[in-house]
Amino acid sequence: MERYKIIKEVGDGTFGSVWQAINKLSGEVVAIKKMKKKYYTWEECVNLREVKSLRRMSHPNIVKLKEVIRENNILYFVFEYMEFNLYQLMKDREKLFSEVEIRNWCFQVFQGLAYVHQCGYFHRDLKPENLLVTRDVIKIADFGLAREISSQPPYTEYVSTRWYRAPEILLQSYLYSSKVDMWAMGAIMAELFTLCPLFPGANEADEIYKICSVIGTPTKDLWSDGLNLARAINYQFPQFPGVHLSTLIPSASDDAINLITSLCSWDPCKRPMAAETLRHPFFQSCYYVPPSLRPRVAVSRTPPSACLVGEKGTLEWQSGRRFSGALPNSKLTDNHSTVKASASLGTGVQLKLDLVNKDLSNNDKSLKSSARQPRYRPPGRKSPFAAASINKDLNAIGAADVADKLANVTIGNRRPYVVQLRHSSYKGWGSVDCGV
Ligand SMILES: Nc1ncnc2c1ncn2[C@@H]1O[C@H](COP(=O)(O)OP(=O)(O)OP(=O)(O)O)[C@@H](O)[C@H]1O
Repeated sequence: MERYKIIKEVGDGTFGSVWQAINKLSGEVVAIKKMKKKYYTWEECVNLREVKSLRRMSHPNIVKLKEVIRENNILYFVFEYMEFNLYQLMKDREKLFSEVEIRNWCFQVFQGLAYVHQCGYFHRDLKPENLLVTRDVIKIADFGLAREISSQPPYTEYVSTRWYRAPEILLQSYLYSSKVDMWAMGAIMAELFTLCPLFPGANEADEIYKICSVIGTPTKDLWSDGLNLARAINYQFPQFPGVHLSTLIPSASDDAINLITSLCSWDPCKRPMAAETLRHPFFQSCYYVPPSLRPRVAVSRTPPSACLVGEKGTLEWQSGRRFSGALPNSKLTDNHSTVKASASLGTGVQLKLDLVNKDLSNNDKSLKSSARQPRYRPPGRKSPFAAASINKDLNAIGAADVADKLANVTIGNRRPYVVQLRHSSYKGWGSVDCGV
């Protein structure tokens, strides 16, 4: 760690505190996440979700994990540095974002998300704090709860921050899918337009109540699985007709409303996949380049390699393991649909930032949001697990804290080790570098 000069703390999450730092040699500014839990062996570290998922992924809209350092049993993740998170940009803001800004951000996030899902993962904790922004670029961060789509349900851990938590998780489904990320994105998109959370539940029961009051009580036709889930836990939905989202999000265009409405569908099957959203009319002004028309670039067939570097030099990590050449899960099965993961899934999108039309200071649809309710953070916003203690009314199963799972440690050496993650570089918009 002596290679870095710590500047200031920039974040404090459930699992770690995040610090801005400078690499003394290169002068590069980085973000260092210092994990709260101690790690006594490398095995525990390399099995962490954040490491396992991020070392496989390289995309311009996913925050890059540069290296992993273990020193004195403390684990540090070194990330590329991003200036803000979306929550910081929204809070205390008086003027609404323009639709152009929102479109550009969302288009990028959906590209990153399509890539994540295509690589066989889902994030499970998308929220404004985990979307990091530097100028016009937005990246998905915090893969601490990411799961492999191929991993076998039941998923018993308690996931995602309440306001962005999909109804199937709230109703304790063990079989949720990557569509939970799509629900979260619907809620985040709406919040970007209004600067207010769409479903600010004070607890889990209130969360479902708020969802019903906005999108209406689910019927058998809308979501029969949901009615079964509710029955199984003896829960009765409050009765609401729902409102048209344009009344709650008056500054959004019809296309934006249409997209948010489909993302916030009760039934996960009815939510679009990330790759599909990129072809939604809302993103019409963003270029889509079909895979067949994209310039062909040599694509690495080996996974991003990683080394453990300690006092004794370099040690191959997972050495000799050739990448199969297939996506981690060439056939991805979620509980509702079977998704064939191929490069043509639709992540082949070229971003065109709408800079031509962009006028950050002039938002023709902007409303001075005087009617805006003061934003508030629910208890435990930081912690996706904290809410478990207050969901008695939903008779929830409680959290299997990830940290607890990692607590099975053995005392190891105290030498500093570094895992350097050499990502194979992203090969242009739309190409997938998961080994395809
Ligand atoms: N690469 C980065 N650049 C700048 N700031 C960052 C970076 N990564 C994280 N942060 C800041 O630190 C905060 C916490 O980071 P992160 O979400 O990774 O921690 P966590 O312990 O997993 O949090 P959570 O409670 O959401 O699970 C983020 O919301 C963000 O503001």
